Amino acid sequence: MVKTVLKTEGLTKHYGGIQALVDADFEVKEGEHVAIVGDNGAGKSTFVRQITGVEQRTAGRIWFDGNEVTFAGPLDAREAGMECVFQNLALADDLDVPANLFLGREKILLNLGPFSILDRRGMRKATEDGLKATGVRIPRLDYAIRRMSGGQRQGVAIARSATFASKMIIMDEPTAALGVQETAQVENIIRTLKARGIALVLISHNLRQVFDLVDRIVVFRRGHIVANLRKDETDGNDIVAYITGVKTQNVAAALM
Ligand SMILES: Nc1ncnc2c1ncn2[C@@H]1O[C@H](COP(=O)(O)OP(=O)(O)OP(=O)(O)O)[C@@H](O)[C@H]1O
Repeated sequence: MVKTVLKTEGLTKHYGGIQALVDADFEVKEGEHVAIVGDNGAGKSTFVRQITGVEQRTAGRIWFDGNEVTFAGPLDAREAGMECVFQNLALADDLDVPANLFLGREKILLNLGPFSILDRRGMRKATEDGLKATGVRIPRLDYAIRRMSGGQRQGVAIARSATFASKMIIMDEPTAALGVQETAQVENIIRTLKARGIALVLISHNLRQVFDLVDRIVVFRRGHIVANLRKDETDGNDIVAYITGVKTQNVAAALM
């Protein structure tokens, strides 16, 4: 039986009187690629912030890799094997590519209390390997991030996640700001993750991309999960109907 890597039950988040996320039951199997789609304000990013520990939930339970979890923050989630690429990339502009890849988990050559010597060679080699494994092409590793294009920056952020994720990656709109070629590069990285058996939760407004890349599509509307469908049992019209709420269907039936 395929193991479940992420599961939520009754996940709920209120901001004051706003019910941004209501009673979300969600599951990702090992190696499975799942898309979350929905209109602006549907609750997609709120959902991601609760499972990665960026915020603390109002109610509900979360299991990751077999354990019930409450991550105190994204670092906690990272340590458990869950990486996240957020809409606003958390890269350090003044640092080069290896320093960004290892931000917060630098390889130490010699630890002298408050002073330590970084293993720059080791980090550079691991960076080269990480980029190669994910198919990300960055012309100069020693360039500061600020000198790179949007696509290259996104490549670094995704390569970082792909290098360290052992179980699952969450990508929130990874190609929203990218051109055609850069989007294709990110999509190729996603395919390498599939081949490596790493589970993915992809938030995207791009239905072409969703149908190209994932196994299953979960639709959020007004804070609720309104559909959960295998890609091969649905189509674009169906998904748009769920997103907009023009068509209603028994969600329980859709979950079968
Ligand atoms: N920190 C917050 N304080 C108050 N309301 C919030 C907060 N964050 C989100 N919301 C509200 O919660 C709802 C869900 O927002 P969320 O950002 O999760 O939607 P989304 O599906 O990710 O949308 P988008 O596609 O635009 O990113 C919206 O009504 C939003 O205004």
